[in-house]
Amino acid sequence: MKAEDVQGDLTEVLFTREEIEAKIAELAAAVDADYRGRDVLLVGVLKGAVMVMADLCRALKGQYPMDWMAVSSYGSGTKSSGVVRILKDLDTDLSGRDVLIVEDIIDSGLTLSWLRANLQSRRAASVEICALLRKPEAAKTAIDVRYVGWDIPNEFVVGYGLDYAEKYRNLDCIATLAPHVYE
Ligand SMILES: O=P(O)(O)OC[C@H]1O[C@H](OP(=O)(O)OP(=O)(O)O)[C@H](O)[C@@H]1O
Ligand SMILES: Nc1nc2[nH]cnc2c(=O)[nH]1
Repeated sequence: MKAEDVQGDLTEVLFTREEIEAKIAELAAAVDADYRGRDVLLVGVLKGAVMVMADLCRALKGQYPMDWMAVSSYGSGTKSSGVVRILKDLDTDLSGRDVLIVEDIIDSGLTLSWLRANLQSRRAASVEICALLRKPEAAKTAIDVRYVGWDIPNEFVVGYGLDYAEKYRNLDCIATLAPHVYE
């Protein structure tokens, strides 16, 4: 789906499909430079990170096994509840493994700070984070993020995996959602 297919619902396209592709290539090059040749497990966070994971892992040059977790703190709205629930756990034993969490967005930071602590408690050798988007003004907790695509303003965004009430995930760009859609 393209922006013109849902034009009235969007305020502004922040990043086009081409800009996202270029940014993913940059992130993949940085990850490869740090990790290539090591046995690193990519952990994708469902559902939002599906597009980032799909494109990032294909842009990487090394072998990177992957696994998935589903966690949720947002319910169906635009505000984090702060309570993180595991909806689907990993199949992989993390003890002694280097782990790279792949995420679409860091907003309050509550999901990732909880998730990193959770994975570290499974005795992973290291747990780093790669997130395509981050909202510095929305941070409720400080997180050390190794790879970030873009810092964005504190507005609700959709597309490229990011949803509002399960809609817009299949939009090929990233855009701000018009307030009339969710107010
Ligand atoms: O930094 P935070 O404020 O915690 O927000 C970030 C989280 O919110 C989104 O997931 P969501 O709970 O909406 O689930 P989804 O990935 O299935 O869309 C996103 O994918 C992150 O996991
Ligand atoms: N779709 C979407 N999900 C989020 N989860 C946390 N922040 C956001 C956001 O801006 N958009």
